[in-house]
Amino acid sequence: MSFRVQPAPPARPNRCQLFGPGSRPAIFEKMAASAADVINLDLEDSVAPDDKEEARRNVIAATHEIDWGSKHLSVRINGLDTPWWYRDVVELLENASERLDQIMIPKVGCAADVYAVDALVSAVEAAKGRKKRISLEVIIETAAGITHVNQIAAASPRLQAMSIGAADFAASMGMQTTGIGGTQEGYYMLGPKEQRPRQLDYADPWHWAQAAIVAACRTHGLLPVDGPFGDFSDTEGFIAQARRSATLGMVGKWAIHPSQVALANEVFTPSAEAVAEARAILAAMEEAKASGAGAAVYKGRLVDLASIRQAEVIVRQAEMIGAG
Ligand SMILES: CC(=O)SCCNC(=O)CCNC(=O)[C@H](O)C(C)(C)COP(=O)(O)OP(=O)(O)OC[C@H]1O[C@@H](n2cnc3c(N)ncnc32)[C@H](O)[C@@H]1OP(=O)(O)O
Ligand SMILES: O=CC(=O)O
Ligand SMILES: [Mg+2]
Repeated sequence: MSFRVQPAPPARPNRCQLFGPGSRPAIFEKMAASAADVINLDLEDSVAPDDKEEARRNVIAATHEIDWGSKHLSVRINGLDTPWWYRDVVELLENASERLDQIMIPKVGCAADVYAVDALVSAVEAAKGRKKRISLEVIIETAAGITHVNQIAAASPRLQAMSIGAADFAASMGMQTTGIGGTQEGYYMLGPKEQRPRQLDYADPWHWAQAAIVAACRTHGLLPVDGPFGDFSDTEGFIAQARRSATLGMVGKWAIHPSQVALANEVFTPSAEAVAEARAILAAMEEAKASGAGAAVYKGRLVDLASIRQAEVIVRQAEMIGAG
């Protein structure tokens, strides 16, 4: 353990980030009425090049006209390798209402990408006298992004969250797949050569990058988030992917279709049983401490001071969401 205390991430629910193209304003009210904690209005890859400017105008209007309730309202700007991103930032911050909370930067490849957006955001905020300090979130979805993930996580005090973007990540890494997240048919282990029939087990090709993102986020006090799962007809596949992410330490997952919102909320809300178990472990440790012991037996297994920290993760999550 370092003498440096690990910073806490922002204390707000981030179980589901619902995306919608900025060029499709007809769904904005539906997004606002959804149960997602975070809304991502998109100016990037779900918007065709010819629609970029109109999408920007739609999104700005939506910050004024739609009641987003208590949702965290984020807009995904275009990547820094495009001609659109600077006007996305400038026009948003000059014209969007104070309801705008956050800007999402896609395809971040190095800390300087975040610095550049931070500098522009800071200048426009000051020039326009905006009261709310806009926060940033980034997508790790390139080989460069995952290589520099730790520096990116430390790049700006405005940063609150980091997502993995499975589609662009796969493309950038040269992965042989067109699937967006989830099980990939080519990524499997076989049982030993002698085994008949040989057992086939699918492995998770996103796992290593997710683990790197979780570690970078936890080091720097950000929220690690699992990105899109493209096959929205595969409910079981979505849940399995989300459960793996939650088990790894991620706090939420994107929804690219409204049917995925309830699934993400369910997986990333600690169950009543998990909260009860965590509280029971805390109680068992209180008893152990009162009798001078640092370790105890709970339901036939070891619990010690580290178990308190583990149980507190679940209780804190539940309390923040109002589920415990
Ligand atoms: C790789 C990446 O970058 S992912 C992030 C960027 N991608 C996106 O933002 C895409 C977001 N999703 C979408 O655009 C759409 O959901 C699509 C294109 C996938 C499917 O759209 P549709 O064909 O309209 O879906 P479908 O017919 O199943 O919609 C059912 C209902 O949900 C509504 N709906 C569709 N998408 C959304 C959404 N994102 N948010 C809220 N409501 C939505 C529809 O308007 C429809 O409403 P209705 O029942 O009142 O008519
Ligand atoms: O932007 C998201 C992705 O998967 O790519
Ligand atoms: Mg992408």
